[in-house]
Amino acid sequence: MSGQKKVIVCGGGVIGSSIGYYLTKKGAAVTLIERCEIACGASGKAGGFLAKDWSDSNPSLGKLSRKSFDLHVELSKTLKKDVGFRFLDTKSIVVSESPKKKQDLPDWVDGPIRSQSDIGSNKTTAQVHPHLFTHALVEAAKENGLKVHIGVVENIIWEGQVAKGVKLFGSDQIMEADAIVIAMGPWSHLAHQFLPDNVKKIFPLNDIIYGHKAHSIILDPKDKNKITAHALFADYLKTDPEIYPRPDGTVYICGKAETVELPEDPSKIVPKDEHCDFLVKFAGVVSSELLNAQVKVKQACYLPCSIGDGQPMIGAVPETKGLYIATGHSCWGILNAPATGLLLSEVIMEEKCSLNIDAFSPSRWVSRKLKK
Ligand SMILES: Cc1cc2nc3c(=O)[nH]c(=O)nc-3n(C[C@H](O)[C@H](O)[C@H](O)COP(=O)(O)OP(=O)(O)OC[C@H]3O[C@@H](n4cnc5c(N)ncnc54)[C@H](O)[C@@H]3O)c2cc1C
Repeated sequence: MSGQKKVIVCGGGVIGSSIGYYLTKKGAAVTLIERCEIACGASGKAGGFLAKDWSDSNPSLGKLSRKSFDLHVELSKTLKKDVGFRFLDTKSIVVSESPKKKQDLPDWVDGPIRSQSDIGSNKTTAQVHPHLFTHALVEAAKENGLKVHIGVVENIIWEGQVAKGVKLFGSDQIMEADAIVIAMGPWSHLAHQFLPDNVKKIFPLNDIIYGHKAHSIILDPKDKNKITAHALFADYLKTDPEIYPRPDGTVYICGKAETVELPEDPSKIVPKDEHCDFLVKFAGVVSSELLNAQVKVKQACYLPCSIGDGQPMIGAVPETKGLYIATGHSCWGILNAPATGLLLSEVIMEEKCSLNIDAFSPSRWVSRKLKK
């Protein structure tokens, strides 16, 4: 179709896939370039917990999260593939060595819990399966013409300050575009080298975005029917692991975060055994149903974080035309992906936005002194 806007989205995590999904719905011709495979990073290894109102203390983020939560509910009905969506009750628990007192907890949570409180209801907290969700977005977008290209973005081609295309490693061919989106999660800092020199000077992307490593395990309990739809946020031995039982009967547990160097190649990320073993032990302390569960997966991935206010970066790259970025969603990227995708697609296709996203503008870092 002539006159169709050509957009290249760099990065096939949940953010890039969501952007691709909404752009294709608005009629753009989108190519999604992914280095390894769709959802190979945090987007395939996250918990997938969704909270409608937990960010309300920050008005801008609160509005983004509420919108995104509602979009998740809508997508769970409209996407053709099952994305593991369900509403959950959510509790915080303090796990201790002290003897168990009777607590208002589901039967399977029978370990030494010193205290508990309700922190989310099955109206305001929910979950998706992040890997299934990201793939479902891509599959739906393919029906609207999305093309997925496996390759490594090496550079952006410029005419002055206007982004004109993308060059991939190992190819001389330039992929031309009317707009380009960087959605490379924690690897988005590498896009600093793609910027024109004058932009590099005022917008030090390489120092703004960084990765924070976290571990997770997936357990397969014998008696799946006993595990109810309760998410648990724990306080255990000065750590704060989280437990998310999934609709398929498996139980996802994450925690043990640390700031360590991010390998350039996502396939080179390896979990630390001691951190995964800690999560296995924690599961057995919290629940006798989880004590002898089969450990199906031990894994690690990196949260995409931003320095300063720690909020996402969504919008046009300063002093450029045709280049956009969406990253830095930290521990709420699965939740906030649909709204990020929808709103950025509005900016790119309609030059307007149904929610004010100025608070997430990349320009808030321009010429600022950066402190980690
Ligand atoms: C343990 C853990 C649990 C979490 N739990 C939750 C949760 O319960 N709820 C929630 O909302 N969020 C959660 N998150 C956060 C969420 O997972 C992230 O915010 C989100 O996945 C980030 O998505 P992304 O698309 O920005 O990045 P990523 O998923 O990292 O995707 C970036 C993609 O870019 C690709 N890429 C990199 N470089 C290039 C290149 N040069 N060319 C082409 N492609 C490239 C990578 O291969 C990767 O696929 C969790 C995170 C972790 C680590």
